[in-house]
Amino acid sequence: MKVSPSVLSADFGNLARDIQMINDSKASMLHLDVMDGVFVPNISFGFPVIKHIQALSTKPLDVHLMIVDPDKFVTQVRDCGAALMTVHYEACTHLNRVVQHIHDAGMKAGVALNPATPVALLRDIVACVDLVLLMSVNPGFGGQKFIAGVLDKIAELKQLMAQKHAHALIEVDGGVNAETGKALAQAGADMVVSGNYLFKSPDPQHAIELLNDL
Ligand SMILES: O=C(CO)[C@@H](O)[C@H](O)COP(=O)(O)O
Repeated sequence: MKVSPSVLSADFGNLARDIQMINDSKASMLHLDVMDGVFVPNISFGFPVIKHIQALSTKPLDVHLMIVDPDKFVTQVRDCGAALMTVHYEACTHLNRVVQHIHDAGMKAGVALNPATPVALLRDIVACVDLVLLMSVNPGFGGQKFIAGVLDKIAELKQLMAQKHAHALIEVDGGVNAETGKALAQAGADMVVSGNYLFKSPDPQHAIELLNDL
């Protein structure tokens, strides 16, 4: 299982220390949640902070935009050195165009679904993206309870991907710990985002390793 630790749960007063800890861990990517206070009821951090993190990180950046109109920011996300830019299905009027712009900018493209958004809506985009991010909490905050309905959504997504000959990675985000991570691994998730469980652990690198070994 690939692991993408969520910086939202890091200690912002000791960010360099926490990024170094992730550099020295078995994490595959570094997950960065950008929030606008409109699409989600919270505001996190923006591009200057991501640039600073990019300078410190040896892991590829997995940037998750929880904002309306993400198309406006493709160039800025690219200029932050992101490897993967994920936008919400619910936030894009012209999703196919946004995905094209992300690819034209040289990044991998991901599409995210909120817990109440059905997988079937991805029918005409799933073959065009590199990753599908299934939210297992309502986005906006770390430390929320895992919504187990995502397990059925993984099965539906796998079926849809087979029909469409799609090869996107399946990433799940929200409330992921050793127990929910195990259920996600059994359901067929390829990558998990984890925040509170990892950063509040007495040994975050070991916690990353536990998820990685699932
Ligand atoms: O996108 C989000 C929350 O909106 C997540 O990336 C969280 O940051 C994950 O944190 P935990 O639920 O694992 O604490």
